[in-house]
This record gives sequence, structure tokens and C-alpha cells, in this order.
Amino acid sequence: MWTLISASPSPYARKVRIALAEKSIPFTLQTEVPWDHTTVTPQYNPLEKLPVLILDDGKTAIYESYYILEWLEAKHPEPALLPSDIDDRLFAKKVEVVCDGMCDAMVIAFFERMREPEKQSEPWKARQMRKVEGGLRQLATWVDERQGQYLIGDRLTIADLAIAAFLGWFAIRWSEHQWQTQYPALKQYWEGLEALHNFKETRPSPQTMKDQVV
Ligand SMILES: N[C@@H](CCC(=O)N[C@@H](CS(=O)(=O)O)C(=O)NCC(=O)O)C(=O)O
Repeated sequence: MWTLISASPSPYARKVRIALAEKSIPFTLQTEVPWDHTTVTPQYNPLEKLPVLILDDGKTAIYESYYILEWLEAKHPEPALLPSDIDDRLFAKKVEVVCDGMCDAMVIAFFERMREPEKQSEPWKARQMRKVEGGLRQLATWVDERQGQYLIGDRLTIADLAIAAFLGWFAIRWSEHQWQTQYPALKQYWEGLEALHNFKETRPSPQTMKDQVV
């Protein structure tokens, strides 16, 4: 059976967990803290990041969430998580680019805030938060243009996985942000996704880091 190395708050890993569940692929969930020296991620991924999908041989590792999803669509195409229309397909990937980029910015800002106050760079933090604010504006615009429950067409795609993964994590990582008031339609769309079974089963939760990271 495959193993997915994941972390309880990881928005990147959540995309893969939902995709595996949607495709009814059984897997063992191995939850780690990738920031602690106890993590096994370096044994499988030279970039030392999770998620990592480890195949039946216990050695072959697929890593980088967008690549894992691409790999899954190629190897296990049904049910498809990408639209058949090429422009919709490319749009779904563009949405994932924005959501993953917002996650990346939040991770950078999160660790910047872990430094002693006098070592924190305000311009650097502001730059990361601008990416999140710009990304939220863009997601809200796209969501306002959708027709139904899903962002693209009438079925779940990786665009929905990526948006819910970012917003679900952002809601716990930065709970005081007022995006749900600022963008009510985005909140309603997100809540509709979070009510789906495989989203309910993969809700993010905080983790405790033991080692100093920065
Ligand atoms: N672009 C990567 C990002 C993955 C990532 O940053 N994972 C974090 C954990 S989490 O932020 O998703 O919880 C990690 O392993 N970080 C360890 C490290 O960067 O050394 C992906 O999409 O898979």
C-alpha cells in the first residue's frame, strides 16, 4: 500500500489527501513534523519537504504537491480532477499556482515572525502579506464568476482542492484576518467545499514544533 507523508496543518498535503480519497486510492497516512530533526522527509525528498507519496516498493517517492497531483491524474485518471477542456484545465492549474504561492508567502511570514522582534524584517513581512492580500482578491474575483458549487464547470477539480486547502489553513494560521467578512461569496464557496466528505475528513490542525527552525 502507498504511504503519504503529511503534516497536520499542511495545505499542500491536504490537496493530495483529498485527491487520493476522491480516486478511492487506499494509503497509509504518516503524519510528521517536517521541521523537527525526527522527520524522514530527507530520506525521500532532497528538498526535505512533505507531502511525499511513497509507492508500494517503499522507496519510490513522488514529491511536490502540484507534481503529485499531476502524477495522480496521469496514473489514475478516474475520476478526473482536471477538466477535459484544455483552457479550463490550464485555468485550474493557474488557480493552484496562486493558492500554492499564497501558502508559500504565509510560510515565509510565519517563520519571519518566529525570529526575535529586532531581527524581523518589516518590509519582508509586508511583501509576503501583500501576496496573500492580492491572492485573496484574485480568488474572490474568480469565485464571483463561477456558475455553481465548484469553481470550474459542474465538478470538483484541483482548483477547488487548492483554494480550500489554502483557506482552511489560513483560517487556523491567521484566524484574526477578516477575509470572510471582506469576501462573503468566497466564504460561502469555501464552506460549501468544507462540507464535502473528503474535505471534512482532512481538516487541518496545528502541530507542535520541537526544534528551533530560524
Ligand atoms: N511546494 C511544496 C511545498 C511543501 C512545503 O513547504 N511543505 C512544508 C510543510 S507544510 O508547510 O506543508 O506544513 C515542509 O515540508 N517544510 C519543510 C522544509 O521546507 O524544510 C509543495 O507544494 O509540496
